[in-house]
Amino acid sequence: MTTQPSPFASSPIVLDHPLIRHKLTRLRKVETSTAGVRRLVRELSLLMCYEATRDLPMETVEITTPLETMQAEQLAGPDVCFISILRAGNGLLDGMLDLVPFAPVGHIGLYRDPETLEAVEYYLKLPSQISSRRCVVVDPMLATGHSAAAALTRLKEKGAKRLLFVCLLSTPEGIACLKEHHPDVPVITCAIDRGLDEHGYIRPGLGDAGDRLFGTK
Ligand SMILES: O=P(O)(O)OC[C@H]1O[C@H](OP(=O)(O)OP(=O)(O)O)[C@H](O)[C@@H]1O
Ligand SMILES: O=c1cc[nH]c(=O)[nH]1
Ligand SMILES: [Mg+2]
Repeated sequence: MTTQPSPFASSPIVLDHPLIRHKLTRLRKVETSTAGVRRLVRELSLLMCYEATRDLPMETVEITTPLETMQAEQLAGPDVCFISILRAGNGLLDGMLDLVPFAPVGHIGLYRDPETLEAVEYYLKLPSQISSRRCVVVDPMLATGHSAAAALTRLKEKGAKRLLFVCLLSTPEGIACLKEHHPDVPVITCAIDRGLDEHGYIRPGLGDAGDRLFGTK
């Protein structure tokens, strides 16, 4: 089994590929329908998964092509799992599972108290052996950072050691929060927006990710 040196830096990795920037622009638009939001978030999650799995360990196996036998590479076992922060995190899961269909999935249910903006946990179900897996934590939004920080704290309490946080939109405040509380956890994001408004919404943002994905409100 071979492991590449980790490409993840201590500051957030901003995915600025033209396809990501284009799809993010369409996602942000207020007129994009629920169906459109779902499709765009799924497409973006495929592109984000490509980056989030960049350093997964590989192994060499012998295979036979139609012409000869060769030594070829494959992923070295179920090293990775995904953790979705409910609800909106589930919007990112489908694309990730298309690319890594064998990965176990954990869920942590968190909502933001609208007054305090603190994260309130209401559900937790994790795969076995999270202490030996790379845990890719997914949530479209890193706003104050309270939800992501609470999720990462809980996962560490449960034994997770190798964590990565993947989001669509982030803010300087959210990134600072994760840097303070979880400096060991790399962050992958598609954009760092201007900041937060008085209700804790990301500006310019894309609105409430859960409501836009699930057609609520
Ligand atoms: O960084 P924070 O300030 O904590 O905000 C980000 C959180 O807010 C949203 O969830 P929300 O609380 O709206 O729950 P939902 O997914 O059920 O809509 C989002 O999906 C994050 O989990
Ligand atoms: O802008 C924001 C902030 C937190 N959660 C969202 O869904 N959107
Ligand atoms: Mg919400």
